[in-house]
Amino acid sequence: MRREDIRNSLIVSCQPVPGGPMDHADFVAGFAKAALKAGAKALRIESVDYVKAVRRVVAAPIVGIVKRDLPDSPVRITPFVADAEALADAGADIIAFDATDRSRPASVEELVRTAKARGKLTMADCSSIADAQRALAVGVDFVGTTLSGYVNGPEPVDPDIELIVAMRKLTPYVIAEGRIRSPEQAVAAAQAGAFAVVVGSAITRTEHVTSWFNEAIGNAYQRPHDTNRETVLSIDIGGTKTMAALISGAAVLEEIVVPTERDAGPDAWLATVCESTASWRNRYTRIGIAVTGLIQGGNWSALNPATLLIPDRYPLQNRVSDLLGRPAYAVNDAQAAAWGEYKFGAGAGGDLVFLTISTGIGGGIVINGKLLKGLAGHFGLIRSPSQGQAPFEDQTSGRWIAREALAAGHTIDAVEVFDRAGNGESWAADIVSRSAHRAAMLCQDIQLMLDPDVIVIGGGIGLAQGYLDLMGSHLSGLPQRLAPRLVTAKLGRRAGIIGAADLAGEGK
Ligand SMILES: CC(=O)N[C@H](C=O)[C@@H](O)[C@H](O)[C@H](O)COP(=O)(O)O
Repeated sequence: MRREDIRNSLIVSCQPVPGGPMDHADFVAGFAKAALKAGAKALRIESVDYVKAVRRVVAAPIVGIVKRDLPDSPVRITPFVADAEALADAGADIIAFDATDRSRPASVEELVRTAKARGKLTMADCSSIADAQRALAVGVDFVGTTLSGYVNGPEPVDPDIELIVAMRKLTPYVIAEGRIRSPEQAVAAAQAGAFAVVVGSAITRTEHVTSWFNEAIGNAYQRPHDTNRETVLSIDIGGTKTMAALISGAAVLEEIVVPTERDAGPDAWLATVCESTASWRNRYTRIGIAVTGLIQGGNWSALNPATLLIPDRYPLQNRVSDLLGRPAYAVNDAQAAAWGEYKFGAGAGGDLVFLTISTGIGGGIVINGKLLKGLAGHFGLIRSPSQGQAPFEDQTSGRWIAREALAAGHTIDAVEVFDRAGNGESWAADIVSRSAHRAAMLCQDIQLMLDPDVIVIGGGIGLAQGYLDLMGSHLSGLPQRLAPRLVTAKLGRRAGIIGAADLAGEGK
């Protein structure tokens, strides 16, 4: 086959849950045939036996892998040269393998050489942009986002669209893979520039898909009033992008994202939202708005003008209500996310504090079923006497991480500092560790102040691989009863709009 054969196509990964009732060659072949019949152009198949079984019944391109759990290496996908050879002989057209920078039995270069010697194409399953760079340098044909979010730390919820964009700058041959669960997410991957899109669990892991539905229904039955919820237009205005969605309960019915034109100001931002949601006009009865900055009495003021410059006490709630003709409710974005997590995400029904560690730092507090408003939860602005006069945010956030990297002589962003730390560069690991240490100390202080049942950690830094574990290790000396219980956020980037919609719906 040629690379062009799979351009702009859907690839279905037919990998049943190992050991589950669907883990049988007949089912794998059945999934494969059904996927092709419905328009998929290629398949991703695990194990030599299953590649043989599928090859017998289809002519379409097969991406072949072998998964192994090795005692002495974290590499699971096609670790050995012999695996690559066997997959090629079984009829795979593309040999995929783990291309992460971890201790491994065979080098990426050896695997590429082996596949090419048998006339096969190759796909590097990467966890980061650095993996892709190295793999391309040794001649792989495709790079995939397959392992993003799986090399350490908690598993994220959403697909890594940013990695697709970053890889696309290196090569057109980027395959989007991992956690793509809806047609909308597949579209986002295609629009980010993916050459082809792989979907696995959402199509072929019956147990997973069933449990998603079951959990959702279980939640709905536990909160019967949610089923009668009205549809709310929810808007999240952030420093770089504005998201608008139609929401019912926790279900996002429609969603659009537009860039926030930083210098245009709030009237222009709202005009854009109005325009881009015009076709939804008759579908909602209320409006929720989550914004970066301070909301007091429906008025919006900047707390950090570096994020967005907002005129002091801009009458956000009234302006939106006048523009769209429905009652509106405005709330700080991290407070909205705290409420979203409390109602539909990582909350377990008790008191909850949400801490988002990202470019900046914010948070929200829910005590006795009530969201605290105004300044409550703006943890990034706290100044600790032990750490000089700078606010906590300026000594911990993504912006701080990038500044520290610059001071160490590296002009890179926080994401790359994490990559470098993961690759064993000690100066980078030290910066990440110092940030995680401060975040851990903040959580300890929060625990002593509010004693929440959980502290939910979100944001690009908070959810970055290994960060939560590092926070945990900085707290490991504490007696159990004093230690904060840290959990990862569940709603991802939608926590704010879901929370704001719920608050608006309740008319709070
Ligand atoms: C991390 C890892 O081992 N990924 C594996 C790679 O082949 C498979 O378990 C995934 O199902 C596949 O990547 C497709 O992803 P998703 O099932 O999320 O659509």
